[in-house]
Amino acid sequence: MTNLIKPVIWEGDAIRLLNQQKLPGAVEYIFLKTIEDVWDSITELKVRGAPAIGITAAFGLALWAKNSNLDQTDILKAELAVKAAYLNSSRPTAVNLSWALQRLLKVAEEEPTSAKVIERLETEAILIQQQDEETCKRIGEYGFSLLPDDATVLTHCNTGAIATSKYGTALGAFYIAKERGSDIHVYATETRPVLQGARLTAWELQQADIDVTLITDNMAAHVLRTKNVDAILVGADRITANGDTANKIGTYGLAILAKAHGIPFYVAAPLSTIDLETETGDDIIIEERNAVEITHLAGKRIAPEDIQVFNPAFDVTPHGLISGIVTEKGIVRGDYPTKLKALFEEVTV
Ligand SMILES: CSC[C@@H](O)[C@@H](O)C(=O)COP(=O)(O)O
Repeated sequence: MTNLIKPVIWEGDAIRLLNQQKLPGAVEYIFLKTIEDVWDSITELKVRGAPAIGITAAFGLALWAKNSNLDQTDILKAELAVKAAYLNSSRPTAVNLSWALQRLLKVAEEEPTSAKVIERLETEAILIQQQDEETCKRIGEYGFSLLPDDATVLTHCNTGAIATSKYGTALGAFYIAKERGSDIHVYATETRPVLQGARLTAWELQQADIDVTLITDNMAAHVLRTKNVDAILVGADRITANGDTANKIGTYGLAILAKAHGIPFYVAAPLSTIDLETETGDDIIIEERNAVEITHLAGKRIAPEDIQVFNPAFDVTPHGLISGIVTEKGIVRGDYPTKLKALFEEVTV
């Protein structure tokens, strides 16, 4: 797993960001120097994936504070809350974004001077990124433990190194499988409309020399029926207190298909994706994105002018369809309200 690419690199006076829009054609880093650069990059999916968005936003807030020249502590703290709200408005569904920003605001409150606040924001953002690496490694281990030897799995969207600090969540399990010499085979859905599966997962797994086969989204049922798939493993953008899970549009359909075929359906996500403040999936705000993502492919119009479009970026899988939630503290199965809450109270589950 040592060769995995890092999507977000803190340079002290800028964020070096892997531009995921350019993949797989080019591995290109851009430099974000202002808070507006950070907001735009998140909105335009130059960085995407719940943990990576949170990490980028945390560095974005730290960067803004560093450049702010505000030496009056109360003014700096008040302005930080405004800037955090601005960054938080870049995408609504992944809770890691508000989780990371809230964490920064909280530590800022503990510091007595502007200089200390600025310093603390930077160290906390670095810590969030470092902790996510450890977290993802553990999720990968637990995810791998669920798979039979030489497993055939199906995944959706991209939950890899580039969606996190480094190791990925669902894809982390596949990296561990490869590392342990297990002959894993992955079916990756293309993930319309913006093709995170075709552009990113296919590329990431190919780079890691993992046996990956790309399919279109509407081939999933046929693949599950005919290809001896052992499990479906996906990520999450927000898991509510009852276990309902928002993830990339199409995930809910896959969960229904998994049930119809008697195949386990697992969600892999860090605790930073679990939102105990939100009770059920009905309360999750689902981002709706620009119609162009559906009416156009690679910049070329494929649908008639003036067609009505509905473009939700995520859907909610009800907890009853989820066989297990894989976290850095272990695998949770059933009775999600009690067991998810316990994750935040105990050292292990
Ligand atoms: C470890 S990434 C988990 C999720 O964020 C991922 O599955 C997903 O849905 C990403 O959506 P995206 O719109 O590409 O940010």
